Amino acid sequence: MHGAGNDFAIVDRRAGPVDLPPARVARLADRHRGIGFDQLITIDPPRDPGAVAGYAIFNADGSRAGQCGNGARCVAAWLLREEAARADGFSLDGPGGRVAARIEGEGIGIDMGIPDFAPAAVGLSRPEADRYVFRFGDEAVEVGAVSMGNPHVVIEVPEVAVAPVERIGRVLQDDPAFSDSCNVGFAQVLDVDTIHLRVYERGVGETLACGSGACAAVAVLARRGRVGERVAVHLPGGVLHVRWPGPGYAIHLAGPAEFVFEGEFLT
Ligand SMILES: N[C@@H](CCC[C@H](N)C(=O)O)C(=O)O
Repeated sequence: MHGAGNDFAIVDRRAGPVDLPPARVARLADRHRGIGFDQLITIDPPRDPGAVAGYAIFNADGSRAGQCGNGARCVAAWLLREEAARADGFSLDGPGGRVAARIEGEGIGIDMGIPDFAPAAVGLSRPEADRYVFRFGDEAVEVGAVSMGNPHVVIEVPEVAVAPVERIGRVLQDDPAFSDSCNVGFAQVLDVDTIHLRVYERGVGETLACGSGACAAVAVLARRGRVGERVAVHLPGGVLHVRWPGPGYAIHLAGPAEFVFEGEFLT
């Protein structure tokens, strides 16, 4: 499946366990010798009796993640297709707790929880600030940091098409100030309702779209008064829609969730 090009192998484990050690996930993620995906998402029996199903997130390198907005939307579409869930609203049991989902227009919308700007939530060993400066040699990079259930930093850039996404993404991910690395977003504000975004994901590299990254970018920019409550986030693979009334409120993510093929993996 994919959500705006952020692609997934969805493994349904409700009928029985499927062992997914990191080396196996990384082998399956290989785009030449495996299936190829940004994330493998499992659908699991829920721990929460109020939820239709649980899900777990594995990055392409086999590491685990605490949230994946597009993956959760694809799991919701899967459950809706088999009529296991109600189109007007149901809950999923994600790694960080309950996630509300529903059909919205042509796609799927989910509530992504309250953005948490506390450095401890991001795994960042710095005193809390709106902007953190990282210096690499002569270069200084200013970032905002927020947890969407997974760690994100957001850099506002004048022109995202020419932003040094891989170079800066890698150095920030490896910076010892982050206890568990981070996802790195590069955002260009077009107007209060529209941004362009590229995300260098932890455990993956640059993705065509990142749902939690879209929410993180809107949260960081909205807190600075750079964007409004409803923002269209244009990513290389498509458009995601984010709505955030402001601090203390949950942030909402909507967009496409598409089926591509079904099959059986043999390794
Ligand atoms: N593509 C995702 C985020 C996946 C997890 C991330 N790479 C991490 O390690 O935190 C999304 O749509 O949110």
